[in-house]
Amino acid sequence: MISLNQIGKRYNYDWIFRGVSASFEAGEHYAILGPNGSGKSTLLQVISGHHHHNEGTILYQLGEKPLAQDQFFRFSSIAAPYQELVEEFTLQECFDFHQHFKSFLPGFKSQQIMEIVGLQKAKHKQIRYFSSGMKQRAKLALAIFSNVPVVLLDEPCTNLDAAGIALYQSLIANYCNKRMVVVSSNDIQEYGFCKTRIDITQYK
Ligand SMILES: Nc1ncnc2c1ncn2[C@@H]1O[C@H](COP(=O)(O)OP(=O)(O)OP(=O)(O)O)[C@@H](O)[C@H]1O
Repeated sequence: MISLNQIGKRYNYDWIFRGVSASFEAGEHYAILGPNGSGKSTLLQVISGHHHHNEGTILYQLGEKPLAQDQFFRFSSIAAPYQELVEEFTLQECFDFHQHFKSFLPGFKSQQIMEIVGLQKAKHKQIRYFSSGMKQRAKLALAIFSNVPVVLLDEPCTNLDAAGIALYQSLIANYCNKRMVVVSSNDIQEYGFCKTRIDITQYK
């Protein structure tokens, strides 16, 4: 469970959002919504621990026990446009490297995941030669197939074609049912499955 209490974030003198209070519960799906530049990505990065907030508190809880903020990354995965894959790696090497830090969902091997996301033919291709949509499929695969209770997704259908968007929706339906998912988005195709929606423009 993640609890935000009166969270605020500013860059220099500009407050991006203030007074965000929300609870994110295990197994539930949440969307952070708002127009371009409104602070959706920033809030997701504050939740993930990649950015510090300037006021308020965030509490992470694992079952009944509090979880230290600097340990949250062990229990979450993220796919985001600003996240970079190691371009020199082949897809196989990328998946192998990832598993040094996070294992895949029980029973899943790299080969099977590559097939599910339609990248099996690119197994030995260096990431630098991937198209933008192929990179996005790889990022989604790494985030969604990581064996973690929290999946964070920032604009998850960036660069995906219609088949890629359908794939994303099937990955969510098949593999994220019982996990907490937080999606930062302004596209209904990305967040349609999220019951709880947070409008970031309320916190200006
Ligand atoms: N490192 C930074 N320094 C200063 N301002 C920043 C920085 N990063 C983001 N901002 C500003 O914070 C605001 C929110 O940006 P953010 O990327 O969170 O928006 P967003 O809602 O995700 O937008 P989009 O839909 O375009 O992705 C913007 O005004 C942006 O210019």
